[in-house]
Amino acid sequence: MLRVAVPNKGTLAGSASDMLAEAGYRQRHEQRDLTVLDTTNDVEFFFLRPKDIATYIGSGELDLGITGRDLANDSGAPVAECLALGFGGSTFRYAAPAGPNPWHVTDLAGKRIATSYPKLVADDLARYGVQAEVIRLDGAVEISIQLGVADAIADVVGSGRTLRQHGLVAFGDAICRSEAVVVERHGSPEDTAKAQLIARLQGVVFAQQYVMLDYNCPRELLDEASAMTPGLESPTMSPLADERWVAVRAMVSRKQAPAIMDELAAVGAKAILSSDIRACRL
Ligand SMILES: Nc1ncnc2c1ncn2[C@@H]1O[C@H](COP(=O)(O)OP(=O)(O)OP(=O)(O)O)[C@@H](O)[C@H]1O
Ligand SMILES: O=P(O)(O)OC[C@H]1O[C@H](OP(=O)(O)OP(=O)(O)O)[C@H](O)[C@@H]1O
Ligand SMILES: [Mg+2]
Repeated sequence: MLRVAVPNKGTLAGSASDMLAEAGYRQRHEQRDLTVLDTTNDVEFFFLRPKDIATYIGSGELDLGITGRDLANDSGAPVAECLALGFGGSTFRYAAPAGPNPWHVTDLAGKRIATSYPKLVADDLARYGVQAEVIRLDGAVEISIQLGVADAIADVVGSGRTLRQHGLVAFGDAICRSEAVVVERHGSPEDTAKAQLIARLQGVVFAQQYVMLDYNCPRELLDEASAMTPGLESPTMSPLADERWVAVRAMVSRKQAPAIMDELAAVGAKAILSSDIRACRL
């Protein structure tokens, strides 16, 4: 039976479970449940702290885990990414109090840097050859400077709201660009059960990045319109009862869909519909 780790709380937990459910796997109904047995798919899910997941995968106790790339890198556990899931996007950055002179990474020499990700920070400082004291905190790192335990921080930045709220400004290159990822133990052998779960999740990730466009097109405009919607192989075309018209169907990128719909309408396509795709295999 395949054993899979899923975040039990925090930013990644809801989306990770939703994605597994969309891929056809049984998920927990009670927030407190720590395991779920999916007998139909022969998978057991373990709901663990996101920070601990790479450790379980690296030790070989569990086969696959969903965690953040930043958390996996910080753990130092021997894990490899199998798939990026497209949610939980963040950057991991240095930040310091806003002031007249912008900070540079080299200004951190001899300073105290508070963080919940000490290995990411130590590795990055070593790359710059900067010696500084890393203060490990569990969370709410942005407040540590005003409380006097640090001079600068390194933390996860999503919208940037928390930094602004605390009068902090990010500086230096991003230490890590993160999102939710599926990890396996580094060098673990190929396995059909693992490959199937990854293929199913890949199908959901892909489906979320695309929409299905349907529209009716005057026959003489088909070349022009279908060039805007080439689809993956080529668009599906079906004749309508009125032979002057053809129904066209193609997948397009979700981000580009509104602009493509505008262009189709402008060239004379009618009844242009966009619909969600739940999952796919390509
Ligand atoms: N505001 C955010 N926006 C986007 N991603 C985030 C944000 N906060 C955290 N993450 C991502 O979520 C993952 C884990 O963060 P999370 O906050 O859920 O764990 P935690 O800090 O260990 O738990 P908790 O905050 O519940 O103590 C990391 O990969 C991180 O990059
Ligand atoms: O850029 P923003 O969108 O404001 O998000 C960033 C904040 O979100 C996370 O905190 P979380 O809620 O996980 O609390 P924690 O610091 O206690 O982990 C992260 O550690 C930052 O503090
Ligand atoms: Mg957090």
